[in-house]
Amino acid sequence: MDFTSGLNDRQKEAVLHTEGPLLVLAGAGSGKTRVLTHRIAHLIENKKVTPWSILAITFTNKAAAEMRERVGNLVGENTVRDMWISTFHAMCVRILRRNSEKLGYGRYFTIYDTADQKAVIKEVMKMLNLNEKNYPVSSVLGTISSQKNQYITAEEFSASAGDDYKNKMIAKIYAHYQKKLRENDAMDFDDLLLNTCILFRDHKDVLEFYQDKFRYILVDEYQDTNGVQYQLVQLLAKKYKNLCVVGDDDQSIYGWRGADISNILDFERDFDNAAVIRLEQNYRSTQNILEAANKVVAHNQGRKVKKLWTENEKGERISILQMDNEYREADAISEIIVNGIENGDYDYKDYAILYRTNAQSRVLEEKMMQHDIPYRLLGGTRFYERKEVKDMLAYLRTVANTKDDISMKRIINIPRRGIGASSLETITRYANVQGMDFYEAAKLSKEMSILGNGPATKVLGFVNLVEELKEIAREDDVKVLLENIIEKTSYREYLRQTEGEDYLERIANIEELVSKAASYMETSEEPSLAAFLEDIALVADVDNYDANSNSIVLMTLHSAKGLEFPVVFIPGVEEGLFPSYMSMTEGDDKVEEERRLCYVGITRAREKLYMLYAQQRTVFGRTQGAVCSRFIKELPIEVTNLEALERKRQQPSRPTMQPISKGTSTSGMTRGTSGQTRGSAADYFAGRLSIPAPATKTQKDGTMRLNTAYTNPLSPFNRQKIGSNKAEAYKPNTGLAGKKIENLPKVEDTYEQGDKIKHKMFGTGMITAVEHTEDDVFVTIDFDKGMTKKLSARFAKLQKM
Ligand SMILES: Nc1ncnc2c1ncn2[C@@H]1O[C@H](COP(=O)(O)OP(=O)(O)OP(=O)(O)O)[C@@H](O)[C@H]1O
Ligand SMILES: [Mg+2]
Repeated sequence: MDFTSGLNDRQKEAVLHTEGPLLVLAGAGSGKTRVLTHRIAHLIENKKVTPWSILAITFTNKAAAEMRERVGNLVGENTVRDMWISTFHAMCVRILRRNSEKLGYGRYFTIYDTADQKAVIKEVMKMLNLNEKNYPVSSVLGTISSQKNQYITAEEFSASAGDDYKNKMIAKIYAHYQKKLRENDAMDFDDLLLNTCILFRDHKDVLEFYQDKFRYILVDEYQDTNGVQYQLVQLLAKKYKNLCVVGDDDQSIYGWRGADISNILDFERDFDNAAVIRLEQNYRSTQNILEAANKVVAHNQGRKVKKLWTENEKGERISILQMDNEYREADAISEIIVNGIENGDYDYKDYAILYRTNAQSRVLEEKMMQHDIPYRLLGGTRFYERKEVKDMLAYLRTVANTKDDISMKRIINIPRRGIGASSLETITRYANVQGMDFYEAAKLSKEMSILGNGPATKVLGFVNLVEELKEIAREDDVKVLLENIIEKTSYREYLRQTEGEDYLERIANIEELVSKAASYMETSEEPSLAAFLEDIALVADVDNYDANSNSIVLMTLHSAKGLEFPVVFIPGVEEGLFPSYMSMTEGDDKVEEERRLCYVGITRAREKLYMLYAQQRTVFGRTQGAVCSRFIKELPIEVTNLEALERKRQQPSRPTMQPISKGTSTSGMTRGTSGQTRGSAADYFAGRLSIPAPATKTQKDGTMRLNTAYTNPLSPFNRQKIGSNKAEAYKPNTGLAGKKIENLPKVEDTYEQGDKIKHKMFGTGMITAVEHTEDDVFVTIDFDKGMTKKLSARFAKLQKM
């Protein structure tokens, strides 16, 4: 079979070059990931390589699932089953599960997430008498993590710290932290990689086994590998050297997490006979979008200059929209989406809003709800980080591994069993002195008179519960176990008593976890409690992304790597936000990383791109003036809407109608999108016009009109319509500008507590509270699906039943 049809010559070359080291270095959307997929198919079908000897590494589980599916389509599902297509972390867990005993860990070691890590650090600092003020927990964790990512142990870190007192102390915390993890039979995320490296270093037979197994290794997004990941690849590929890595140095965006851009730049040095293939044709984006991306990233120094061109249409211009504040910004986005849907141009799932920080999502979410736009939010408080879900997981982990005292201590008093902090400390001390686990000591608390009679009875009550649950775990599956935990602890009742009004939502979350366990039991080949917990531990936020559901998606720019969408919005393109204030104070290479992030963002868009900035934004509760980001100013003016606006400015008497050349489709080759630059957006912003860009909308006939729904009310074009030339104080929930102000939906119905209502997205429910404001009514509703929401009657389009 020919797996190269439909590929260009360079791509074909990359697919066919199967023996020896190969680097595919190419810009965004040039088909790197596609090459990997076809290469795997070619290896199996034409080179008769057994699927068992192929290892493909992706950046997220989501990307792994996608690759699995694509390869499956090419070579059949059965074949793909034996292949390792996974993230670094998932690969390491798989290796460690079989070999952890060689490192002194149990087979069922627990994987700690950030919250667990913090709990351990806090315990260690307490023990060392260190103050959180001087040693903030997250910064200590950050330092430890970055050492681990560079393959530096606690002892090495201590040795390298020299006279630096603070680092010496952090090295000490690091050492105790590792000791504690070991005692708990737990590893954090970085340990998964680090310990696999150590396993390979100290157990040559194990390394050789995997070297022989993985004769063909492929790595996507190689530019974002860190030191330890680099080591792993080097070690595994050392024997056969059939290693294909693909990446783009312009998309290296995880420097802050230890990724090292030089890994990709040094590939030719690491493997002296390495072949290098460059792909230059972009298949994803319009010419305008590609031109914008190329020009922005060209401002970075010391990069490998790449040519990237496309045969795609010129496409629409990039819209730069200036808004008053973040609420208006979110309104503008909503408005554009609603228009696109109403005109039948796009589906909800075609839209993505990509922002710099998770904190930006709240306002966006609020507005999407108001405008009835179905959305999915990735990141933020993740499902598995919610309190109630973590409680349930802590129970499961306790049952799976009674050495894990972080989990055990989390739930020993949830729901309240009257076990006090001093009892816990006494047991801990006894356990330390006797060199036993916390749980073993707890079991003995009465027998050995560790505690008084009363407290000991309470602790034994808990021990009995754990033993009972362990018995169930032996006999039954995870779902049954989970249901038993919820029943036996009366956890629902506990939530009802302690969680106030959103307890229904929390119950819905634990029920969601039960459903997750049920579907796990159905789909997993070898279901077990340990494997279930492992699955969950490895789920990163992007992994809940389901491209099939018809809703828009909100996520950070970082998590959008590798993905593509017809329409992309990037809000908050302001100095201090994007590039971040931190990067601006830390120097040029940090700003360059932000610029690469901007390049990643722009190149996610296939057809349309909107970049927005606000003149005012509230950050950490403080409202500040904001200015347009340098990244917008670096755009070539002719690919943006600014050029047309500039022309409009010169004819202020006819501001509303202006012909604009719609993207002329070019047939045949349009090599090099560089074209002739008439100037950059920076010229535009350089003071010639102090009030920039009211938003515009290109109509079907190619003319452009001001879309008053999301223009800047301060703009001279719009003052009359708004009826005021002063900046109005922002009022929540009246955030629609322009014409929409007059047409705000009315609150016709009077709502009362106890009314039954229906909502388009959330279904039916009952009103539990009503709150009147000047121009709206807010109703709190318990929906029959289990969640509780407070909605604006004006916007939520509630239907009384
Ligand atoms: N030869 C080709 N013909 C048609 N479409 C292609 C070709 N190669 C790639 N594509 C399409 O172009 C888009 C981008 O491809 P892909 O995601 O593999 O690029 P990439 O280089 O991995 O991008 P990124 O750098 O963003 O990860 C995809 O929709 C892919 O299907
Ligand atoms: Mg890719």
